[in-house]
Amino acid sequence: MMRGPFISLEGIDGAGKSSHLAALADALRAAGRSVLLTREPGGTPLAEKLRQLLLHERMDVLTEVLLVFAARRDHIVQVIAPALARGDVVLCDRFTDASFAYQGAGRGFDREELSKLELLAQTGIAPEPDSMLQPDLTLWFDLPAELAAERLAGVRAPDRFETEPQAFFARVARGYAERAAQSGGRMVRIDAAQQREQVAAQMLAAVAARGWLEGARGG
Ligand SMILES: Nc1ncnc2c1ncn2[C@@H]1O[C@H](COP(=O)(O)OP(=O)(O)OP(=O)(O)O)[C@@H](O)[C@H]1O
Ligand SMILES: Cc1cn([C@H]2C[C@H](O)[C@@H](COP(=O)(O)O)O2)c(=O)[nH]c1=O
Repeated sequence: MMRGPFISLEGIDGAGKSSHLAALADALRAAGRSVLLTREPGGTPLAEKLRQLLLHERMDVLTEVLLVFAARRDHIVQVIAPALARGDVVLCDRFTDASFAYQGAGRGFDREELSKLELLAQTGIAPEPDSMLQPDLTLWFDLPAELAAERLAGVRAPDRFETEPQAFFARVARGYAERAAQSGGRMVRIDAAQQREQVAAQMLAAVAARGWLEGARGG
């Protein structure tokens, strides 16, 4: 069986990823595909425990980096790789681009060290142990930090990341832009400042362009 497509959604907090995930899953299911919806940090019992620590406990940046990649490794081994091997579409709310944007650009953690951890955590996985697992497509919801702050104001109690100042999110947004420029077309920019309907249309167009919304039943 052919490996399923791996799609991640990225962007600063409040960019609108979660608002559009369900519609994308519905569109893929309507095309006859099995869809696994998951998120990072999280997606397994162990990684969800690490998520709670990451979102609510104070820690230094190296500890944060190590926990993010530990959660990711468990998530890949337990959930993502088996789903892809079954031929499912994996829709993941954040993946490694978030580590480069938040820990790298946001907190100033060394990008070369992040690249080493990326290689370590994302290789050695059957059926292709020698290649590094990466999303096939990343939908990058690009929104200026001030607009994201306006959208999030009063919506929910902020977690440890969401209490960071706007300057932090401006750095994170630039980190995503840099990562996108180096992604060789894997990351597709979605103008998240537009109205919901237009954001959804951009997202579906990017997925349709890969042929993943064409009927999968009986194909
Ligand atoms: N295009 C849009 N226009 C206006 N408001 C929007 C738009 N998209 C989402 N919102 C609103 O912005 C807020 C943040 O959206 P959402 O929770 O989807 O962002 P997110 O990227 O998933 O954030 P986080 O990563 O922090 O969970 C929500 O209140 C949502 O209803
Ligand atoms: C994967 C990943 C996530 N983060 C941060 C980014 C967000 O602030 C939180 C997750 O919260 P969300 O409501 O699910 O968006 O975690 C990070 O800093 N590094 C990462 O690799």
